[in-house]
Amino acid sequence: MTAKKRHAIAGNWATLLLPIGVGDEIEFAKLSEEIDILIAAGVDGIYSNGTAGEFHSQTEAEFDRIQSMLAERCTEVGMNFVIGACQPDARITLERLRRAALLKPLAIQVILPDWWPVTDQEAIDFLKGAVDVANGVPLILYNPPHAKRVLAPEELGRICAAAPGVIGAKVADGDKQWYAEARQHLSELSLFVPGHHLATGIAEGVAAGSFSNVCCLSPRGAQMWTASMQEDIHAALGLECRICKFMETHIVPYRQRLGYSNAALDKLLCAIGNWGPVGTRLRWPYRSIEMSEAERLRDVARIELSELFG
Ligand SMILES: N[C@@H](CC=O)C(=O)O
Repeated sequence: MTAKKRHAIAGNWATLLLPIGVGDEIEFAKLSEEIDILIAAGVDGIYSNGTAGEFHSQTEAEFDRIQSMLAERCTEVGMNFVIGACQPDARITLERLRRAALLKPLAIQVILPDWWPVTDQEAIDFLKGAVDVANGVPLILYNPPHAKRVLAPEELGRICAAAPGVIGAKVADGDKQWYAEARQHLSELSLFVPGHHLATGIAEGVAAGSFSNVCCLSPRGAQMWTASMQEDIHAALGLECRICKFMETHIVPYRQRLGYSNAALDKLLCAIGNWGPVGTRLRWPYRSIEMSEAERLRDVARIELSELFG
């Protein structure tokens, strides 16, 4: 990955998780407290509206209120922030983008239109339109494994070559072959890999950082772990092995065996970490993992991943 990056964005990014009340409402006072805690944790940046931020379950008024709160707090203290203008409908995305750009985030993340899978040309047309509306704010394409169209590195590189305002991508990584293809086709983009693979992504010379599920578990711990990758990548890879084992053993079965969503898993991680007033509840109609499960796993996490809770 020797080519010059389009943008210097990098590091350990914490997602906003929505505190949801018993009546399915967003608890804005708790959200404000959560933002303060993340700022105090000293993460590299805070972002809104990935899957874990439940962008798919917000009215436009709620979207505006969440983004304004994030922008105001981060701007006050000089914390980097990224807004997710993600929405399956391309028109709603453009409207969210237009309003998000006014808040002057470091970047805005978008997904591809998501119901009928887009062709390459449709993806390019969409991204070019999004870049125009973003009015100079750079874009990050969020292309998770559950997207309707999941792009291989070569496809992603070709599509983003046509939209220079896209400066990064948030993707699931893969095997050695995936990393080789990423080095070949994506060297200009800042790539964000899943939190629990960040040390591998850095060791492979591919990842700029992560929009991180490890940060859901422990914002401070994930920040220290990320910093440690510059000092001792071997030790960081050792911790990554244990993080992956923890995820495989204690977290992923909630999705694979019991059918919970990824957002439910991220909120479980946050409740296990117990660092803020978030809880495990998701917005209707999605099912939430019981808080008692988080309570049961708190000691397990602190024993198996003690470095993250030091
Ligand atoms: N995929 C996640 C990563 C955070 O946990 C997201 O929703 O951004």
